[in-house]
Amino acid sequence: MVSLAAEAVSVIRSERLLLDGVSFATGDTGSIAIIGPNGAGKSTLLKVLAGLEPPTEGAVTLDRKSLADLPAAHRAQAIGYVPQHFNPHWDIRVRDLMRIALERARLPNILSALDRSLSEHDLEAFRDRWWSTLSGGERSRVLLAMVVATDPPILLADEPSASLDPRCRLDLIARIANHGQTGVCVVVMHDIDLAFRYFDRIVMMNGGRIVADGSADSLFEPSLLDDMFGVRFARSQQDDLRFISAGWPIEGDSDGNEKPG
Ligand SMILES: Nc1ncnc2c1ncn2[C@@H]1O[C@H](COP(=O)(O)OP(=O)(O)OP(=O)(O)O)[C@@H](O)[C@H]1O
Repeated sequence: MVSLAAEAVSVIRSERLLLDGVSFATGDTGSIAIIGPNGAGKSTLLKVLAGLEPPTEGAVTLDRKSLADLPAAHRAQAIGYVPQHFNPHWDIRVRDLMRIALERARLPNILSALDRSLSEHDLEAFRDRWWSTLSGGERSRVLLAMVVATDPPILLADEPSASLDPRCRLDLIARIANHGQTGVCVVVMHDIDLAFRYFDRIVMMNGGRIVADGSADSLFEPSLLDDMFGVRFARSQQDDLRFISAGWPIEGDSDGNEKPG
């Protein structure tokens, strides 16, 4: 079991403060959704946790060892990262893309791991397809299959369901959240409904900071979430299932007082 932590991390790029003293730690297991408005710093935090963006201040540790000092293969085995966008510079077949990812993590039995992952994700038909010929949703599914093929204890995913139809979105998010039973998953997402339905823990970000971090149950109530997005969410709960959907924008006057809808 491994755990990942950011300790007082700040990121400055082009004189802009993207992350402002963020501290965050996973446990050994658990599903974590990072939510927040556009530009809040969610993707930046995920890239910092993946070791792809060096922090300007603070540190990222994997099992209390500095991530920056770990060999690349060790990092690739421990942390799987599903990017928001992936554009290879030249066209490549799905099987070759997955093979490269598996080789990078230096896993044995690459071909059987590749076939097992394609089969588990119902993607056998895409094995020999060229990346350029896949739809947006198919690319998202292949990217996830590629990353989990290495069986990383920590799975980081940046808006993995953005281009998926409703059925594929449910399948993919449930599959990722399920990773939190045996390992850790940290997912940046705008699907607030799925975040509260499938994830144990919600991290809310705004303005480069974590403004709330707690169980999905504890953050389901209105004040913080509605104020952060400027949206009145409609909520209901059936047994242990939480349903939430964006209702209508909160219209305020120039002093920020809400007008009755
Ligand atoms: N290299 C950079 N230089 C300057 N500003 C940057 C750089 N990278 C990101 N930003 C800015 O930092 C802020 C945070 O970006 P980030 O992608 O982390 O936000 P996000 O919460 O993931 O947003 P979204 O929900 O829109 O994807 C944004 O305002 C973005 O424009």
